[in-house]
Amino acid sequence: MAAEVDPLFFDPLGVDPGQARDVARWRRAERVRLAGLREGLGKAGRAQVSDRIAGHLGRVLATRGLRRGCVLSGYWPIKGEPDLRPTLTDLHCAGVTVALPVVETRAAPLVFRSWTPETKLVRGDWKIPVPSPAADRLVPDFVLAPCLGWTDDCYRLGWGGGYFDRTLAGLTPRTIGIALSAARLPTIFPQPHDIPLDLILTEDGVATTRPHK
Ligand SMILES: Nc1nc2c(c(=O)[nH]1)N(C=O)[C@@H](CNc1ccc(C(=O)N[C@@H](CCC(=O)O)C(=O)O)cc1)CN2
Ligand SMILES: Nc1ncnc2c1ncn2[C@@H]1O[C@H](COP(=O)(O)OP(=O)(O)OP(=O)(O)O)[C@@H](O)[C@H]1O
Repeated sequence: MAAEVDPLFFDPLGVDPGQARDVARWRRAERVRLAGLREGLGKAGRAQVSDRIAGHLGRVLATRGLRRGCVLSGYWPIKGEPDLRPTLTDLHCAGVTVALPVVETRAAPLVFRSWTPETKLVRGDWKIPVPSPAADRLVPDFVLAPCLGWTDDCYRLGWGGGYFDRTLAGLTPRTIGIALSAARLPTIFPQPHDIPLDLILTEDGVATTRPHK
């Protein structure tokens, strides 16, 4: 829609359009900087970060009520995001129903589809590997959201599609942001559409949380 035609478009909803435009521009620059920061770690550095996050994740999920039969959405890593695929396999083997997010309609909420280690993935929007439309559609109880940047009040800076915000406007799973410790930002200049996550997990452990809903 309008946001797709012009990435700087922002429905004011009482927000000063000039200010919203400045925020969008600032976020674009921060995305480039933060992606560069992650790139700079190199393959080995990123693998170490992934392992450390994976090391914390099981305990964090268990503490927050994840059990057999729950539906958890992970993500298929792109562009240097922490790779938690081994954890997704472990969770599947432990009886958790694992899903992956899919952009089935641009500028709409994400759809979640079932994933197992046997699932053949197809190339989705932005070339992200996703389960095919034949895979079961699920409603997640837990969502892992990869973050380019994060704040102490649990806001997330993502790739700029607004997909998680649109999705979380209609669903209320427990949400765990997955991020590099060094990607902490003083603020993302929250806009009316931004929805904070429940918790941010980095290679150093739980960085910050919001009170339970
Ligand atoms: N691994 C992974 N999977 C994921 C996400 C993610 O962040 N990581 N997503 C998390 O949401 C969703 C996909 N997110 C997307 C975010 C942006 C664009 C995109 O087209 N970006 C445009 C710029 C958009 C803009 O600035 O308005 C581009 O870069 O050309 C596509 C998909 C679902 N799957
Ligand atoms: N609930 C919503 N309804 C309509 N538009 C939305 C909604 N949430 C976000 N958007 C639009 O999406 C665009 C990008 O939002 P934002 O900068 O927060 O992306 P992001 O959270 O970094 O991206 P992503 O979640 O895809 O990684 C904004 O222009 C915003 O207007």
